[in-house]
Amino acid sequence: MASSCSALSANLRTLPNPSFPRSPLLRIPLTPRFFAVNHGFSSLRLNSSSSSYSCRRTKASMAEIVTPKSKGKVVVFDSEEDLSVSLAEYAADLATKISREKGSFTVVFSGGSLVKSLRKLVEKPYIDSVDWSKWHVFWVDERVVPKDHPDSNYLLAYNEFLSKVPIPASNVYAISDALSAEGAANDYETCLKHLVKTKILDQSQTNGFPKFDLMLMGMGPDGHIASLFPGHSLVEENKKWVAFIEDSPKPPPKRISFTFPVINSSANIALVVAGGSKASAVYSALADVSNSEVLPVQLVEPEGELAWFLDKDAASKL
Ligand SMILES: O=C1O[C@H](COP(=O)(O)O)[C@@H](O)[C@H](O)[C@H]1O
Repeated sequence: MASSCSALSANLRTLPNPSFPRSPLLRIPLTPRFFAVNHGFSSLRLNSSSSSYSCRRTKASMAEIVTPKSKGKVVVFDSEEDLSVSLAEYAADLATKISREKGSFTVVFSGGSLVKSLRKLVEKPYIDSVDWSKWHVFWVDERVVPKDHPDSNYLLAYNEFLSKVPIPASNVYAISDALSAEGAANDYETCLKHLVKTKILDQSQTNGFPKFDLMLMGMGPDGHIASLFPGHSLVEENKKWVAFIEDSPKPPPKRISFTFPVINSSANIALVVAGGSKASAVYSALADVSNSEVLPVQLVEPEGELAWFLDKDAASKL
């Protein structure tokens, strides 16, 4: 198909073997709302006098928090470095399992800090063990700028990820930078429809929206995900697969975004959030409090599984 979302080049380069520094004991206060469960720890101690628990890591320091079911599995890491180690393992395992089952793996990237948190996935052992030929890569949102512009989500993913792994260029479905916002959104939707027809993309049996195997997403400090911002009408869009926005509160103003029905049809979503500036939005999303404004991140409820990867600063208000 002559869609502009078709193939963009990815060159094949590998990185040197990384070394993972050990991180110290993790301590997180316990609140009545949340409690920790043992999840791969070499030890877990409950300390009743200080109302806190501590745990030592096996691979990375982490604590799992139990929340109401729809909010997914929440794991808190001692550092963003530990988070990135675990995120790589999660994505590689899922990709391997799904590639074996279906012969392909459809994965969606956001822009922003998420992309840097994927850095361990393009290092050993995954650079060698993952079958990259099975990957089909998409974007949950894009800014209406040329592909070589510093604001381009494609450029970020290319520099940090795609240029380092042997994903076939024909499996990289970038959003067009040659069209208006509206034109690029329509073009990407046409591209996704074609890929559903040709069975590269699954379709939700429930609602007919495309069903991606994995969406890897960040969240902004205001609780936005993709280019779906608090209070913006795009959050309500329930017919289109891909929509456009020309008044984004975060620059640049013109963007293209998957809509919530597409996001929530996913088989798996990983929400990856690090840093204290995002602690309030994380609290709104995961604590059982009712606030007047529902943040976009609170509307993430996939058909499949939701996994939160938080560092301890992002989880500091829980
Ligand atoms: O503008 C955007 O922001 C969000 C969050 O970015 P972060 O740097 O705060 O993690 C990102 O997920 C989205 O793709 C991007 O277009």
